Amino acid sequence: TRTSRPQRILKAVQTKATVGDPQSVITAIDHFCRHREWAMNVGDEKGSILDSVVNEVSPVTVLELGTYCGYSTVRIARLLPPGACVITLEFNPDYAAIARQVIKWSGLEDKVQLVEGASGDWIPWMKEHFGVQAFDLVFLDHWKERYLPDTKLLEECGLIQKGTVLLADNVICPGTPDYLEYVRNSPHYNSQYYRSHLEYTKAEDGLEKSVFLGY
Ligand SMILES: O=C(NCCCCc1cc2ccncc2s1)c1cc(-c2ccc(F)cc2)cc(O)c1O
Ligand SMILES: [Mg+2]
Repeated sequence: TRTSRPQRILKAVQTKATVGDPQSVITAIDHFCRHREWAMNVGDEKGSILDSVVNEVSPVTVLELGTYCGYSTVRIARLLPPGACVITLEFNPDYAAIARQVIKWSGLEDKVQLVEGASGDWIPWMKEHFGVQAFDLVFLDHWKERYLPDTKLLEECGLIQKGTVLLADNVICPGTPDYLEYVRNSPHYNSQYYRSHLEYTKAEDGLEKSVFLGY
């Protein structure tokens, strides 16, 4: 049977990228998705904005919702200092299997905890299971209609504290209107929009960065 798109992305990494070199993994995926087959990675343009936010926050604990093939996981993990880590949740077991191999190829497996399951099921267990107090940075890139309920769940579970930064992908395309309305109108968040483009295209998209101000 035909290979899947994630399998073809992994093959591009294994043929074009150097083991242990995260930047070459990022470059290989971007080249494949720009010149061969579009795929829903955050991409190079929005990825540079993600990089600048990671560098600005210099987080110790990161939560990523939506791993896909691990592209943004590698982008985040390559910027983390020793001792810092990213917990990334992926619902689709086929995506998770590919992401594990992409993350391994990049040599960043010690900085990444990939968890298979649904965000709504796992968030309530994060403290107990991973010993997380609160997240310094949350990258939202999963089901767009889960951004708002999962943000409220993170608040309820005490996983968001003063200074926690939420960075949301796709707030224009496919769009997350209820989430945007919430973070932009809440007195508990300071929100700003980073205008960009949908990965590998000319369509408008962007990232919304929201800093929690405390209760
Ligand atoms: O759906 C997208 N991304 C989520 C995939 C859902 C996977 C999940 C992960 C997970 C983990 C934990 N709990 C539950 C879930 S559900 C997505 C879609 C587009 C797009 C844009 C224009 C198009 F024409 C067509 C697609 C672009 C993007 O950058 C995306 O991120
Ligand atoms: Mg996305």
